[in-house]
Amino acid sequence: MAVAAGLLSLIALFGSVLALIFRFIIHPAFFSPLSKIPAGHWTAHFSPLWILYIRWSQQENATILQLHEKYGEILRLGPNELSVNSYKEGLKKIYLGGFPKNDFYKNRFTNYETTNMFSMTNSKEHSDRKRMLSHVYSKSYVLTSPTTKAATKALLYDRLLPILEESSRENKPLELLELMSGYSMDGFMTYQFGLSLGTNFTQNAEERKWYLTQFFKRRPYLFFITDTPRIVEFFARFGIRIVPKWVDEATDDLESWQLKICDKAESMLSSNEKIQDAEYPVIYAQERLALRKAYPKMSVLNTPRKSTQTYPFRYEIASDMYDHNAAAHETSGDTLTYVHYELASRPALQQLLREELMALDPPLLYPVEAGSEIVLPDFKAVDGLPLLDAIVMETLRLWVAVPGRQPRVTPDTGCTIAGYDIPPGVLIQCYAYALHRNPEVFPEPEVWKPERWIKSSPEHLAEMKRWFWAFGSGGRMCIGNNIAMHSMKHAIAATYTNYTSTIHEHGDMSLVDGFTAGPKGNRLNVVFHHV
Ligand code: HEM
Repeated sequence: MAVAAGLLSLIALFGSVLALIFRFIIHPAFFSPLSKIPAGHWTAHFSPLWILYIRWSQQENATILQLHEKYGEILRLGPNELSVNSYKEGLKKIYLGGFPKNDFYKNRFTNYETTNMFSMTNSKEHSDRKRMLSHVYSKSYVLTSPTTKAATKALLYDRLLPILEESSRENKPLELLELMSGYSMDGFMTYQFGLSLGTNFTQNAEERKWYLTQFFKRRPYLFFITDTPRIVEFFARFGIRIVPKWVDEATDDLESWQLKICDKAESMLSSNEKIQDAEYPVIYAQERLALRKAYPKMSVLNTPRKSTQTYPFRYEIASDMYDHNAAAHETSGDTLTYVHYELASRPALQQLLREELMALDPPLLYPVEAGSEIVLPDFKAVDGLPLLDAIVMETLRLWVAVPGRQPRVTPDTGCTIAGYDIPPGVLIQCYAYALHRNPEVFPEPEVWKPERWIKSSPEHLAEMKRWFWAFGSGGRMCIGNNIAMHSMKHAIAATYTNYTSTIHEHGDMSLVDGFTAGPKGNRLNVVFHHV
């Protein structure tokens, strides 16, 4: 009897092992509808380890590009994960088709334990929030807002240009990655919170360094936070920290810093005193008003931090505000750094750009004669300058600030991509890094050629614009692209109207292989010379 029971247990155990092998190896490798799709690595048919390794070792974007070049427009990256490198099969179907985001965003971009517009995965929750904010981010609003006008004048004439002038006078190189990140933070935060509550990182080097150090020192641990949160939690139960305590402390410091600014904006708006245009916290005020209108009972929406919710929606708004200015300084700071890197070695192109800029009415000349008023050219005229636009577009193409994957999930109905039937719930994504390097759309893709945005035929230009993905596309496209373009174009315009630039020295300028990316070497030293 005992022998028979033992035998039965053995058979049951054997059966379970076989079932597990079938479920986790044989089925995904041979019977899953994804099994016919070319795999990035042979183990990808049944294991996610290869793609996790590639991601952890920061080779993902470059590897995906090479594999698409070898295998075509669709790749299997893991048992339940795909990459697509195509406008028609990828950007159009996945992003314009509105496939929802996955937990990648929640794990990485949730602040104050409270979801925000960027990290929301629920489509209805997201579109409600987006509707509240899109008006103040529209191009017409940004370019006609009195706050933008006052802030742009102060940013250029009181902050950035005096620093360039000093560099020119003393022949002193400026480290631009940090300075441009600071300027980009100010460019956005002075719109978000007004001139005095927004940052002044351009001039205040100490606060800038503190913020950027806290922000970027967490980078080596982002992989674990984003891609292996369950493993992090599992080890934490046994007191083993994969992500060191100082990473959480840095996040807490940044959150407290941001919350203080939100609290000040809240006091300003609730005091009911008249606020000058330059001081108006445009984005904060808009979200505050819209949430109060949408939820008149002023209930807490999604924050678990109810006990310190001292005024309505304190953490819901702070979570968005934090996310938006973090999105601004890193992406625009990296892009401006690469613009200077490319221009500084091309004096003839600087000259052409200056000729274009001098035709503005009035040009952004500096210094301004004592006693005379600063008049800015029409923002739309700056926005419409063809060479300036081409320089920014080409920099965003080659040195794309968000080169990494933008993961989505296939819908409940499933879908057909590149001729393959894909079931629901599959992780699927495109990479701007790979899309921007398609030689059929962007000939000589590794060469920085702004003229491609000016001299291409109308049909070719339309095709390039379809494949250009620096700001993403569809319902989750970047909401800040207009303010980012305004701020970047004005920095370049004011600089090259008055100065020429030459490179003093730099570190490795190749792109970090990550979701967001700047230069690996982390420094670009440039000298400016007054024209
Ligand atoms: C050069 C500057 C910028 C670049 C290259 C950039 C790029 C992007 C990209 C590629 C996405 C899509 C990400 C994804 O779906 O995974 C995105 C989304 C987003 N960006 Fe930007 N961004 C820039 C500036 C800004 C600024 C200034 C803001 C400030 C508001 C901002 C706020 C956002 C937000 C909130 C989203 C999420 C939109 C949503 O989910 O509906 N970005 N950005």
